[in-house]
Amino acid sequence: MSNPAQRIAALRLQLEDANHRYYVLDDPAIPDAEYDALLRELEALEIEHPELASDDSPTRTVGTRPEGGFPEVAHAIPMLSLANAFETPGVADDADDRARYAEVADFVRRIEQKLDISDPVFSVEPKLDGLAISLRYEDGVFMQGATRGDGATGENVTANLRQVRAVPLKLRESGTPVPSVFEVRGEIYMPRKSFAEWNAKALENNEKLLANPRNGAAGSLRQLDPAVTRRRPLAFFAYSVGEVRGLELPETHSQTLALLRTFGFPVAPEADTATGFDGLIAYFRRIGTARDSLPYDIDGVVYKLDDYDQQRVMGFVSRAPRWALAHKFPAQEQSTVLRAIEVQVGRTGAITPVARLEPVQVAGVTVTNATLHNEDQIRRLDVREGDTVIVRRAGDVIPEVVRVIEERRPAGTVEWSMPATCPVCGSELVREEGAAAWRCTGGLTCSAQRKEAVRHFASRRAMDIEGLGDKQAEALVEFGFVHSPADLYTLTVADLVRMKTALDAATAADFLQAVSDSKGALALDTEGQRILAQDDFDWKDAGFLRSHLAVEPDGKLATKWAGNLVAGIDASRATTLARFLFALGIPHLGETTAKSLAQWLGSLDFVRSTPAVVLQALPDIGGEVGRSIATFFEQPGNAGVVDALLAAGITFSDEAPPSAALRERLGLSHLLSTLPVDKLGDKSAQRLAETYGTLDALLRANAIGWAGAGASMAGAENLAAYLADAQALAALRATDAAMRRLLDAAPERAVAASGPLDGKTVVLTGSLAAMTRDEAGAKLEALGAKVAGSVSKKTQLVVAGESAGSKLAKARELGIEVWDEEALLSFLQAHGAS
Ligand SMILES: NC(=O)c1ccc[n+]([C@@H]2O[C@H](COP(=O)([O-])OP(=O)(O)OC[C@H]3O[C@@H](n4cnc5c(N)ncnc54)[C@H](O)[C@@H]3O)[C@@H](O)[C@H]2O)c1
Ligand SMILES: [Zn+2]
Repeated sequence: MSNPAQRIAALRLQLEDANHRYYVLDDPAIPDAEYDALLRELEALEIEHPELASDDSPTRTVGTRPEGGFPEVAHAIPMLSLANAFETPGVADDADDRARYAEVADFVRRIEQKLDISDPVFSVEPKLDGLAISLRYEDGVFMQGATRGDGATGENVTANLRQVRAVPLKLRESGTPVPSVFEVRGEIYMPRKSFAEWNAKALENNEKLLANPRNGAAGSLRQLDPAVTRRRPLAFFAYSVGEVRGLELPETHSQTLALLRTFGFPVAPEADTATGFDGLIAYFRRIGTARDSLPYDIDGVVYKLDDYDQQRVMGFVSRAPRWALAHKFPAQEQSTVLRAIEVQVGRTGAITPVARLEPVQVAGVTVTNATLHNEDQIRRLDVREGDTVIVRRAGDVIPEVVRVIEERRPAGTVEWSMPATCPVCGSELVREEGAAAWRCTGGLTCSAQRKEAVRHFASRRAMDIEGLGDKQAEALVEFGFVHSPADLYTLTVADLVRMKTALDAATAADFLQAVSDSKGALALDTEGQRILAQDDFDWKDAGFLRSHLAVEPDGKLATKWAGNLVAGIDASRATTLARFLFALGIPHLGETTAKSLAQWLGSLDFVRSTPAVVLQALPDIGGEVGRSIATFFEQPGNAGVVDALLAAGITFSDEAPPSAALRERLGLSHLLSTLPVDKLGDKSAQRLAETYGTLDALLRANAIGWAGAGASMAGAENLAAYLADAQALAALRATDAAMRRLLDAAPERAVAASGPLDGKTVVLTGSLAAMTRDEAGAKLEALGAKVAGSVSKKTQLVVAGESAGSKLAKARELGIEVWDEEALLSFLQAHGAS
C-alpha cells in the first residue's frame, strides 16, 4: 500500500467494477457504505497526489455510460451527482454539531464566504433511494424519458416510464402557459410496502428476491419488456427541472417545486426550506427521526441553495454542483461475518433459519441476528457459516441477509443443511411437499408452540372455554401452570389466582408506575393480593387499572372470575368431535375440514388410526392435510396429550359410525392407485381390484397373473418390484388393514327405496345453474338412480349442463337419452325432489 500510484489504480479498478455492477447490472456486490469508503479513500489520495489525478477517475465521473439494450439519449443539460457528507468519523454523539457534521459546516461556510452572506436559505428535501430520471414534455405532452447514465448520455426508457402511474403523460392545465419544452428530473423508486409485498410473494413462489428497493426500482425500469415494468410497483417524485423553453422559471428552487406540483408532478411532502447550518441540521434530525416510518427508503437529505442566482455564482465541479449537498444517514446495508445459522421455532411450529452475526451497526442500530426467511432462500443465496454477508435493516422490518460477498468466502465452508430435529423439543422436523417452510412435529408438546396451542385450544371456535382469553391462556403457560391443553382440566381456583397474581405482578410495575405518576403512589402488597394506595387515591378514576389487574373497588384482588373460569373449563368437556379436532391445532386442518373429517370418520379412534393415503381419499382433504393429520397423531407427544384429554373426561356428542359413502371412495382399487408405481394407472388398479377383490388374493398372484387381469405388463412388473421390498409390502398391508377396519365399521349403503329411476345408470356432465353436480347426483340417487362417472353402453341417461363436452358427444354417438337442465328440474319437481 506504500505505493500511492498502485493503490490509486487498484481503487479505480475496484470502483469501476462496482459501478458496472451497480449501474449496468443492477446487482451490486458490496454495500454502498463500503463503496463510499473506497471512493473517499481515492479522493483523499488524489488530493494528496494531484499529479495522479485523472478526469476519468470515478471521483470525477457520474455513473457509467449506457451499454446497449436501450437507444441513447443525450442530455441537453448534464445530469450530475451530488457531493456527499457523512458524520465525522470518531466524533462522540454528544459533540458539538459543527464537529459532528464538519462536512456540512464546511459546505455552508464555503457558500457564505463566496457569496459574502450569512445564513443562506436552502431548499431541503429527502434523498430518495431510487434512480434518477429525466422526463421531457413537449407542448405539454410526455415525449421522452431517460436514465442518467454517465450524466451526458442516458438510456431511452420512455416506453417503461409510460407504465409508471405517477409519471404524468401530460402537464396538468393550471392557468400557467404551457412551456414548449419542459424537462422534469426526479427519482423513480419502489415504495417500501410494495417492495415488501413483492418479496413476500416471491418468497412464497420460491422466486428470486429483490435485494433492496433501489435495485428493485432500477432493475424494473431497465426491463426490455415494458409489460414487465408495468407489473412492478414503481413510484416517482420530481425534485428539479432540466431544459425549459417557453416559460420563465421562478427565482428559487422551492418555488420551482411548487410549480412542479401545479403541473401535476408528485413532489416529496417532506420538502421544505431551512436557513443556515443550524436549520440544515434541525431538518436532518427531523427527517432522520421520521425515516423508519416514511413509506419509502431514503438514504439522506439533500440541501440545495434555494436562490438560482446564488446557485449560478457557486457553479459546478466536474461531477456535482457546489450549491448542493447530500447529507447521508447511517447506511441501511452493511457487511459483516455470519458466525452461524440457527433455526427458530415459531408459535405455530414453523421453522425460520436465523443468521447469528458479528455485531454490526446498521442504520444506527447494532444488529446481531438477521432472518434468512427459509431454506430455499438459503439455497438461493448459498449462505454458509463463515461467509461475509450484506445485512439490511430498513424501517421496522426485521434485519435480513440479502447477499453473500462470495469473493470473501474463506476456505473450507460447507453448504448449510436443515437440522433433522427441533432445537426446542427434539421432535422431527418435516417439510411439506410444495411448501417453503419446515415445521416441528412436536405440536402440543413443543414448548415453543405451547402458548399458541393452549390459546387456540380454548378459543371460541375451538373448545370455546368461557372466560379463558388469549392473555390468560398465554400466562398460564408462561408461569408454568399449564404445559399442554390437557392440564387445563386439572386447574383449581387457587392455581388461577396464583397465576393472575403472577401475571399482575409482572405487568403491575408498568401500570402502577403509570398511575402513580399522576395519581399518587401505588404498590402491590407483599402477598400480591392487594393494591396499596395512598389515602387520596381515587379508585373510581382507576377504571383501566381495575379492569386490567382485576382488583375490586377497595383494591382487593378479585377471585370470583377464577371460580367462573373453572366452571367454564369444566363445561367445555362436553364437546363435539369436529370442535375437538380443530382445537388440537393440527397444521392445515381448518374448521371446515375438521367438520368434514368428523362426519366421514365418525370417531376420534378412526381419525387417529387412519393412514394418510386413506385420509387423502376423503373430499376436502388433499395430500398436505392428510399427511399433516397422520403425522400429528403419529407423534408420541401429541398422542399422549390426546389420551390425557380423553382421560380428563372429554366427550363428543357427534360420534357416529364412519360414513357409508366411504365405500365408494375406498377399496383395493384406491389403495393400488396411490402406490408410487410407474405405469400402473387408475385403470389398471381398477381392473386388478375387480379381478382379485382383496389384497391377499392379489398378493397370491404374480406379475404374469396381474397382466392377465388387465394391468399393463410394465405396470405389473413394476408392481412386483415394488412389493419385493419388505418394508413397502408391510406398509401396504398395514394401510389395507386400517382401511378395511374402517370399511367394516361403516354401515352398508342404504338401498334406495324403489323410485322412478330404479336401477338406471345416469351420468352428469357440464355445469348446472341451479345446483352442483354432486347435489343433482344425490337427488337422482334418492330416486333410485345409479350415478356413474363415465358414459358407456351401460349408461341409460345423460344429464348435460352448460358447456358439456366429450361425454355429451359420446352419449349422442351411442344414442343415449340426453336431458338438459330444464328437463332435469321438471323431472325432479314432478317427483317431489327439487
Ligand atoms: N454498492 C455499490 O457497489 C455501488 C456502486 C456505485 C454506486 N453506489 C452508490 O450510489 C451512490 C452514488 O450514486 P450517485 O452518483 O447517484 O450519487 P448519490 O446517490 O450520492 O446522489 C445523487 C443522486 O441522488 C438522487 N436524489 C434523490 N433525491 C434527490 C433530490 N431531492 N435532489 C437531487 N437528487 C436526488 C438522484 O438520483 C441523484 O442522481 C452512492 O450512495 C454509492 O454508495 C454503490
Ligand atoms: Zn419443537
